[in-house]
Amino acid sequence: MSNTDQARAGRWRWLSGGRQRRQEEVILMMLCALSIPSILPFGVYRLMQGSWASAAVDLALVTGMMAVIVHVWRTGRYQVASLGVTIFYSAGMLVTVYLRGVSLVYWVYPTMIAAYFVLRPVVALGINSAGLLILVVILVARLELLNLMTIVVTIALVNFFAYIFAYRTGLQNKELHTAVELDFLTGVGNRRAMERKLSEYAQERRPHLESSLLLLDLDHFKQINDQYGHAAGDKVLIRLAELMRGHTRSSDRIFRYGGEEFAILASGAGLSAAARLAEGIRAAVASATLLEGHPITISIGVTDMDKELTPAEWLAQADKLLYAAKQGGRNAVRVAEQTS
Ligand SMILES: Nc1nc2c(ncn2[C@@H]2O[C@H](COP(=O)(O)OP(=O)(O)OP(=O)(O)O)[C@@H](O)[C@H]2O)c(=O)[nH]1
Repeated sequence: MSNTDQARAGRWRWLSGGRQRRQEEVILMMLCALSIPSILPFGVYRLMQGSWASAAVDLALVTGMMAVIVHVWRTGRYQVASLGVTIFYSAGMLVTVYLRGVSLVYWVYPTMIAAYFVLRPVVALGINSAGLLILVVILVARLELLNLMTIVVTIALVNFFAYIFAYRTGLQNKELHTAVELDFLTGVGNRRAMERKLSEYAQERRPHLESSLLLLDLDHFKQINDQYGHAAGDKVLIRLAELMRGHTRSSDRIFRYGGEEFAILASGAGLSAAARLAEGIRAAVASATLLEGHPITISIGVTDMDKELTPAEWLAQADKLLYAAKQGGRNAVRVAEQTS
């Protein structure tokens, strides 16, 4: 991390409560925080006017938003809270229009757009469409047809545009994410992707899903570069990645961990299954022609991803075993001892 990044991280540390937060969490908390000063003055004003029902709706919304901020801040769970906030907010808005009349319909627009910030576009569209239907029921007896149609069409258009925008942004984010996490040479995941996947796995709560980590390293790769040139070395790396793809299941993940070092996260594979996988890949590399006229071998360290340990400890363990395989003469697999 650069000095500027570190300074920035330090400056915003108070906002994250000392831990790394997902973008969705921060957006939800910010939306709730923004809505409090937007609604509270109206609630207080209506309280002073004696409009008890309207004041109660406004103050309930403010209290709800505060509760969501505290909940998300403390637990980091935002998915159910995002849905809850959207439904609660939409209901509050509809009750306000019902109680105070059509002039309050302006609140519908920002409320509906906010839904696209915190929910999947299709979910936001579903909730907003239901809200629009209820709004029509509330207003149908109070407005002329032309006025009602104007409200319905403008709300529908705002939703349509917001949906397209959110959908397109989602697609772009996905493409960006894929590009950022891909190794440009071999097409497998890069080190950043590996670290994210390992930390996701560490947080995964399902205890029955045992998985293993394989670290693979080409033997004497420097010689290949020196003897045949860097381009030939690159071709070996590409062919090795293809070979690994052919030997793994679609649920397994392959990463390029360093220059000539790869990692495989074998999902659902215990130590013995992972050892068989490693041995299969080692033997396949030894018998394949990754480079014409030059036999190529790899060494592999295999460890299980014990939930008692951290991703850094899994990597250290696999690296130690890989080192042992190299020390033992290369073209070999070393597997961690079974603990249970
Ligand atoms: N062609 C190519 N070579 C790379 C790439 N990244 C790293 N290397 C080379 O990989 C080689 C790694 O060499 P070493 O770390 O000495 O390891 P080694 O020769 O494989 O020896 P052992 O691992 O001990 O068997 C170096 O020559 C690097 O230049 C790459 O993207 N393409």
